[in-house]
Amino acid sequence: MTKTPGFWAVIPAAGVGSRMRADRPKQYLPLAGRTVLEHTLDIFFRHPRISGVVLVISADDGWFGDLDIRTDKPLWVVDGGAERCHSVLNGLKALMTHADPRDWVLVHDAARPCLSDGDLDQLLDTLRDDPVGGILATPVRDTKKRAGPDGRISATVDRGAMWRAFTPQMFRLAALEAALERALAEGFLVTDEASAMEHAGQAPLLVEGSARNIKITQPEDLSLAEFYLSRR
Ligand SMILES: Nc1ccn([C@@H]2O[C@H](COP(=O)(O)OP(=O)(O)OP(=O)(O)O)[C@@H](O)[C@H]2O)c(=O)n1
Ligand SMILES: C[C@](O)(CO)[C@H](O)COP(=O)(O)O
Repeated sequence: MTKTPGFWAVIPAAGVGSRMRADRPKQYLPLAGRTVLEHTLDIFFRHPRISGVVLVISADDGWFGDLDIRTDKPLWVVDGGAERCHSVLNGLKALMTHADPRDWVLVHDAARPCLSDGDLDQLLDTLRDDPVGGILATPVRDTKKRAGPDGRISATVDRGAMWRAFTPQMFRLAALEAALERALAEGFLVTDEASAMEHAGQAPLLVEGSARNIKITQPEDLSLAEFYLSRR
């Protein structure tokens, strides 16, 4: 009998949030009565198709212990690394000791608390039989300009096939771990998991999701996230 694959979440939450210019890492900032991280974790703790969670936090994180984290799912907490890609690889390596290599892993930024259940289901349903995996994304809707060294427009970029990559990014666990390990070994500090799979010669699928799945990066993003969560 074919084993039903698990769907595991890896949540990179080991950043310092420098662009946020806050008094703490942005994943620990207050949002809609909780913290950013608690909202993001709850998405996966509550979702019936998610098997468990690997949370990646800074080795000198001084904030996680104060959170009210409750789940009946497996939750493993591991140390992050210098860059997001290193943190993700640490999470994947930890998951490899618990899950089947053929299981699916969904890597989702702690800084994206507005992911909807509908988008998560759309990703799971679209990719569950896909030979490669893929990512939530949304088409670019603004005209894109390339900046010259003088700060003036040097070109207008055709936006016809341009998409904004979001997370979760969903791939088979062993395949992603190997691709990310290889990309880093070859000096590619990839900014997302799809880049590592592309570097390995794969073509991940783009799964259209809501533009509300924002990454909290700059101060104004927090009030936008508050608005989106209030209208879930
Ligand atoms: N070494 C790192 C860097 C980032 N992240 C995580 O990756 C996600 C997306 O990264 P980003 O938005 O760049 O977060 P920061 O690196 O914290 O932000 P900044 O670049 O402004 O410092 C965040 O949830 C962040 O916590 C991580 O786990 N480990
Ligand atoms: C993974 C990601 O959120 C996809 O858009 C993005 O690449 C993260 O970039 P960051 O510079 O680490 O925020």
